[in-house]
Amino acid sequence: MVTTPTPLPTGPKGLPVIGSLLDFQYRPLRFFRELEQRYGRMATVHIGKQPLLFCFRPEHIRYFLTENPRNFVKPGNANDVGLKLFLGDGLLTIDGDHHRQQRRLVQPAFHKHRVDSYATIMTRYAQETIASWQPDSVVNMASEMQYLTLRIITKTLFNVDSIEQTKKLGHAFDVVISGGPPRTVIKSRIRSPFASTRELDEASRTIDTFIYGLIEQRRKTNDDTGDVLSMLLQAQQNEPESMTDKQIHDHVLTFVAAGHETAQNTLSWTFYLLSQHPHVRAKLLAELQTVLAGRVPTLDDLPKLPYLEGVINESWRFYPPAWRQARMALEDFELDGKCIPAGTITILSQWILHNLPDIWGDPENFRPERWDKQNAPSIPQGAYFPFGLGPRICIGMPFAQLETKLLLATILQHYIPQLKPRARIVFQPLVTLRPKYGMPMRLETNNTIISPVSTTV
Ligand code: HEM
Repeated sequence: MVTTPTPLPTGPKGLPVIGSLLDFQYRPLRFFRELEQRYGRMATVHIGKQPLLFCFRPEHIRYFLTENPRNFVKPGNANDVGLKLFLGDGLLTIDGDHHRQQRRLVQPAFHKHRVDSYATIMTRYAQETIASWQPDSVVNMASEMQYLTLRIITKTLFNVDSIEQTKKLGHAFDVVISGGPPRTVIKSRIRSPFASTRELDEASRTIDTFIYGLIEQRRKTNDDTGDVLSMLLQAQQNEPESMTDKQIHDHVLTFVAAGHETAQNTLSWTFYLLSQHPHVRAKLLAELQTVLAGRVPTLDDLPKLPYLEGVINESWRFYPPAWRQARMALEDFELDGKCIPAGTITILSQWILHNLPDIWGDPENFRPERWDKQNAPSIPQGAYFPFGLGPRICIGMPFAQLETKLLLATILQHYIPQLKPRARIVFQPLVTLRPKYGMPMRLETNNTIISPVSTTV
């Protein structure tokens, strides 16, 4: 069917030459919400000459991610933050047949039964973190959670546990991820999407050295530990052309980056939200007390902790770590009666969809009860997508769900982190939604549940 493309939906005019570049780049959270409030279902924004289509309804999310995913690819070099320049050809940034083939290959490493086997590592490392803390001291919860989640991901997926290396890596990721302002969807003449300082080069080198060292070491020992790295090396032996060292490097980098950055933000924001909502906190602590009574949580305990699950789901709704996704159309498509031309880049935003009043009623309230069994089914598909949806749904979702529950339950039984008075909590919407100045929190001892911290399992 040949349909003549219709004009894109209306939107703000923006400034001459640059259009809405400044709003998009420097105050995107407020800008996105203003767009939805002013233009309703859809809006078009211009960044320079590049039009960007914003789609704000759950049925739009379903259209792009679950019903027609093959017509949409990641925008590549024109990506909203140029992620490909950092991650190369990892699963997050490749498309089409290449993506399908690579996803099939690594999927077994993320099957539920395999992920479940990581539970004891997760709680053991959480206990070690707790043991390193002093009651009533102030810690930067964002850094603490970064270190903890990075240790967990490198141990579970690559069987590496070096405290020294993890610290260096954590710093390197910080530099690379927050080292500069997010670039725009316009094709930038700047090669890197991130700050191009000497510090950035050093950080990239640290990460590369770690990853290539990991590959080299495993090859030498020839151990098949059944982890992701073994799986990738095995695939290389079977299909050397499709699994080069560079391809393995990009997968490892993607898993480490995507696997800890999002989880650390989830934990930081959840601790923050709990510190701001004493009623929710009290209800959660009561559930932990009833079910665990100071014990280290296990897999079997998790189904008995529905309020914990509600708190985490609500935290992902309230402050989604992945707050926007972008897609580029391969062919013309029709949406809301409009024919939209191939090449159009669309922005889908969790930050908006998770906050629509007609869907959520009171989106501004942090209310884990909305995830109770009787309430949750009324949420339409597409309204909530912290992990994306469809064939490109986050491969690490079961991992992240398990890790978040176990770490929160373990930590909260010992400490109730309270926001430091006058702390500056400011959003930094980069690849993920980060707290710009960290998350300074005082470690209040949880006196309701007392059990000794054990660092052995
Ligand atoms: C709270 C934690 C997490 C959140 C909120 C999150 C969010 C997301 C989202 C929204 C996507 C889809 C992106 C898109 O389609 O444009 C995604 C994809 C992905 N995530 Fe996660 N993620 C989390 C944890 C993890 C973990 C723990 C890992 C690895 C261990 C991981 C690895 C990946 C990978 C490799 C993809 C690309 C999948 C594909 O395109 O086939 N993520 N994630």
